[in-house]
Amino acid sequence: MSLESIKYKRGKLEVLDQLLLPLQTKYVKVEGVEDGWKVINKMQVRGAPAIAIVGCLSLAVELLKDDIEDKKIMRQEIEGKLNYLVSARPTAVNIKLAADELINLANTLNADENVTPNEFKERFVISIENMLIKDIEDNKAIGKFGCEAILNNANDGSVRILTHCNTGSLATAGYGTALGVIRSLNESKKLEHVYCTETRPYNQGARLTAYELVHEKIPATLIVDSMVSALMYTRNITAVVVGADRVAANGDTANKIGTYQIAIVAKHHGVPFYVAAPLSSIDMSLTSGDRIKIEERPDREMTHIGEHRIAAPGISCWNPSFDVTPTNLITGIITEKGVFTPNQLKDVIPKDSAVVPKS
Ligand SMILES: CSC[C@@H](O)[C@@H](O)C(=O)COP(=O)(O)O
Repeated sequence: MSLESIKYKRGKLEVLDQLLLPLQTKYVKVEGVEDGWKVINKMQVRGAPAIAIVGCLSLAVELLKDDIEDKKIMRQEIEGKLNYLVSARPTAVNIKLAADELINLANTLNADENVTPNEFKERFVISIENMLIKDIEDNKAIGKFGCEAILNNANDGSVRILTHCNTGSLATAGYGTALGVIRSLNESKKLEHVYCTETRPYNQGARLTAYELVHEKIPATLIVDSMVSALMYTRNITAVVVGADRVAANGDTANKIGTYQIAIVAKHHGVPFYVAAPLSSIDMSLTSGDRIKIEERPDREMTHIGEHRIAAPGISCWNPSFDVTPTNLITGIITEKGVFTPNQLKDVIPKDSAVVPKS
């Protein structure tokens, strides 16, 4: 059975504390929006799709507890709380797009005189709950399209894939995006091997992706981030597949720090470089990646591993959590609607790309 990072039953939300993995498996209760903001900000839950889903579900939990009888007040509360949740981490766009759609929905339900306060709440909460199902469906489609694209371009029958950060069940509602593609390749028996980077400084690769790969019995090897060039030189890598936190309209892609340098190395070695992401990671309001806000995290994530200091006391640090891979280094963007070149995005992002399923 695949790992479950988000446990939700009407009004009850728990997230797997990813700070403790792989050594401890402990779920944290999320009782409302304040808890939702904290688990996202502290990175107990992380990964662009999971951040959006947990943030919105924390609002659903809170609404189900409230006994607000006035639709106008409910609408106001919803807007304020969603904007607050978006502020927990700035780079991933999924939560922002989900919040915008939910605010639109709240406006519509508020304006419709035939909708009672109870119906307002019920329809609003159901929309949020459906995000869990939609995310898994989208990820399975991403897995299938990515698997086909990689196999179509592979010269031999089996493939060797490099991935970065964690994009699996832990970063989504389930199955994963880039890791979903790897899962799908493995299911098709065409995956010879996957290599995952450690992903310093937060070690999502060593702690989380490695954990998922071992759990799923997928043939895998962990490498340190600085081994990527040597790996490409010696191991005949078929393709790189990574996730995304925000893709600009021209295809520039913000993803975990280190992604950009992997894309450069891939270009040098002629290895196709794919971004696997749902349409809800694509921000058509930004013409290029220059305007993507890059989160900077505390020095402690670099200077310490757990409680143990590894860096010289007194040294100053720079800790951007993401970088932007320019569009010209990207072979294809694997979405739930198919695989597109960056310059096809503007024709692809449809009116039906709802992050939040229609109520
Ligand atoms: C499907 S997850 C895609 C991205 O969110 C992932 O690659 C990533 O960069 C996660 O960063 P994180 O800082 O762990 O939230």
